[in-house]
Amino acid sequence: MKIIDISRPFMAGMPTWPGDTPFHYVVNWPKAESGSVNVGKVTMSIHTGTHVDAPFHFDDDGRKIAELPLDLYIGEARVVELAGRSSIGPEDFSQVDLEGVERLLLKTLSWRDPHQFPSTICHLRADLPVFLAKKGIRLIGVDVPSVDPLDSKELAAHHGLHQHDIHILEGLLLDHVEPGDYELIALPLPLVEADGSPVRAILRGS
Ligand SMILES: N[C@@H](CC(=O)c1ccccc1NC=O)C(=O)O
Ligand SMILES: [Zn+2]
Ligand SMILES: [Zn+2]
Repeated sequence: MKIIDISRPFMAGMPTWPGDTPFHYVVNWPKAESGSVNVGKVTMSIHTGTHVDAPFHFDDDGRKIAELPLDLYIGEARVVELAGRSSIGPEDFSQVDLEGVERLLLKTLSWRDPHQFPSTICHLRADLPVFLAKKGIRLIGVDVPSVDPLDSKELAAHHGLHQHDIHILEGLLLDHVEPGDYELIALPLPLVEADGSPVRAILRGS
């Protein structure tokens, strides 16, 4: 079985939301000092690189990341390419088969330079969540930092997806992935109080 890594590398200088905590790793207690080991420390925003959102991210009463069922993040997933669009709604799926799909990963190719935070991205329109829910989708993954426009404060797509019990995986790297069916593994860390978690997202296929 081939493993395809669809995670963005965590490293100094990686793109983050404007004004948000930059990613920082430091060997906080070097071997020379501790006498036996290098001990690292990481500082970062939860919404950096490839990560999942918990409902608590946009709803004070929403569930935290460690409360979400793990089976959302492991299992069959379909990668669909919908590139060259500024937004995606139900009409964009007229030629797309979503039969039996629970995990849908959208390859929008709208985050062109991986070294910079994008200025605009392809977002999900407000009428998409109900359409996806009727198809049986439980997890949506995107290759951009958000399912909403970057300047959105209402977060219509985040709230709409949540209302329809569709969970959100953001910041995937799908440029090198052929559309089709795979097994997805993208497990969040058990961060008990958190609004989301970074994930190592992979696809397994033949
Ligand atoms: N909803 C976005 C995050 C987001 O909107 C955000 C993340 C960090 C700092 C500010 C943000 N939004 C500001 O308006 C996400 O889920 O990744
Ligand atoms: Zn997020
Ligand atoms: Zn989000």
